[in-house]
Amino acid sequence: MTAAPLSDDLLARFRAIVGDKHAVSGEADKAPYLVEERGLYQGRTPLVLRPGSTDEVAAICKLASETRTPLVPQGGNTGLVGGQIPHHGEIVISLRRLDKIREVDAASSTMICEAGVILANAHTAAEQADRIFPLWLGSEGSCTIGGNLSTNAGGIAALSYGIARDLVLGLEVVLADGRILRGLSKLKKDNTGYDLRNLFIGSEGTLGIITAAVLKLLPKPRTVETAFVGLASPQAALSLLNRAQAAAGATLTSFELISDVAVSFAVKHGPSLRAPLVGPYRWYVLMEISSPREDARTLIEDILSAAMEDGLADDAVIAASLEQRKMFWTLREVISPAQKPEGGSIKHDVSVPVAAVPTFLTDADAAVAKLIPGARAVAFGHLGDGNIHYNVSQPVGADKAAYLARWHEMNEVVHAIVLKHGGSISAEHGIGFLKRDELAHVKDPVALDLMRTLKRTLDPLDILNPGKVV
Ligand SMILES: O=C(O)CC[C@@H](O)C(=O)O
Ligand SMILES: [Zn+2]
Repeated sequence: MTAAPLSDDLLARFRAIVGDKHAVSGEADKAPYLVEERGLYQGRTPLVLRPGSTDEVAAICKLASETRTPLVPQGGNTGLVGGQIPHHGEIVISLRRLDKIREVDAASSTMICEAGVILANAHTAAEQADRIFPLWLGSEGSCTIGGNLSTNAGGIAALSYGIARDLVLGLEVVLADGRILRGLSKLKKDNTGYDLRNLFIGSEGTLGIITAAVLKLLPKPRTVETAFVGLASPQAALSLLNRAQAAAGATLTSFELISDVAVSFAVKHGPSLRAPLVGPYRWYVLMEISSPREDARTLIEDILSAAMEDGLADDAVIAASLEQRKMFWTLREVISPAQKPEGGSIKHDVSVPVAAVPTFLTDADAAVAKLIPGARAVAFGHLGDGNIHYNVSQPVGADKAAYLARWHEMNEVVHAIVLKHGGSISAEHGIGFLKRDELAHVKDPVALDLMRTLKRTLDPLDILNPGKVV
């Protein structure tokens, strides 16, 4: 599908809504909005609009509806499935100028953020009120609240605090026709009909454009302890997870599984990092306990010493300082970018029931070795959520383009194993453009039909992020 070129007159009407200063049309100025993190897609657009208010977003949508002009909403442009890219020459509507934190209400433990607030800035504002906003992602320095909610982001603490949709109370949304749904409610309990909020969260900008949200805040934990553990197998990690949850309950806030290959990529390409354990071990776990009491240290020590005594863990180190804790997390965060210098990487952001992770990994390793001998599985992710990033780097010295040409073939093999285990082909990054066609094959047909009905109802002219998700 290629969008028809937009007339100069129409472009001028769009520009007038935001003012010339915030309508970007120069090639160099547009460029950062048109490429995404992994360099998988190159978009094109005649115009990037940078509205400064919800009313301006509404005016853009109204004009887009009247003239059937497709729009692609964009936040921090950190999405991993091409959902934020104008693949067919659509106008980009960047929400980044909606960057106000409208309110922090410590007594209600809520915060109202506009869509363009950078996630890290939301963290800072919450901290200043002695609270936390517990959504933590590698891209938090540049991703935005609007993007986090429209993609229903997950991250490293979803195990205890939930995913993005669990951290929202109310939403302000601009609909395709320009109407504004004013739903900035702070209520936990409001049983007055359908759950409209959760329709927009995770819809990747295809049903409406989120312009602001009431976010939930939580009390700041009194003690936080972080450990890096070396172990022999995902099965051992799973047993450790179950024990840690039994001992620490909801204070076990992160439980990340990392393969040796992922650690070695991070150490090799990350910013002067050292492996936390002498090892090497085949697998590692990065776990964190965040407690409202003084007991995080005792809890983590007890869990780890019992695990070592029982042969579940081979070695473990508890961060001795804030600096060391940061180093552990930096190592975890750089795994994603560290795959780039290793050549082509075929990604699988998948989830299976937590107990099925070990068999999933064994089956996937065998299938990948058979399909492309020498391909390197870089498995890591959020074991506590059953969410593994089963990314496969090209064999050393292979031709990158030839390797990436096999993307769909490998996806098919790995996703078949995911489905066999009752899993999902997109655990936390969404569907976007990358997985749209595949979704049509794997999603329950009735669910898909309902999704299409919703899309037709809320966006009958297909102007909001067309060609994404469904
Ligand atoms: O690079 C990836 O595929 C994973 C990105 C992100 O979800 C993470 O958990 O680090
Ligand atoms: Zn992840």
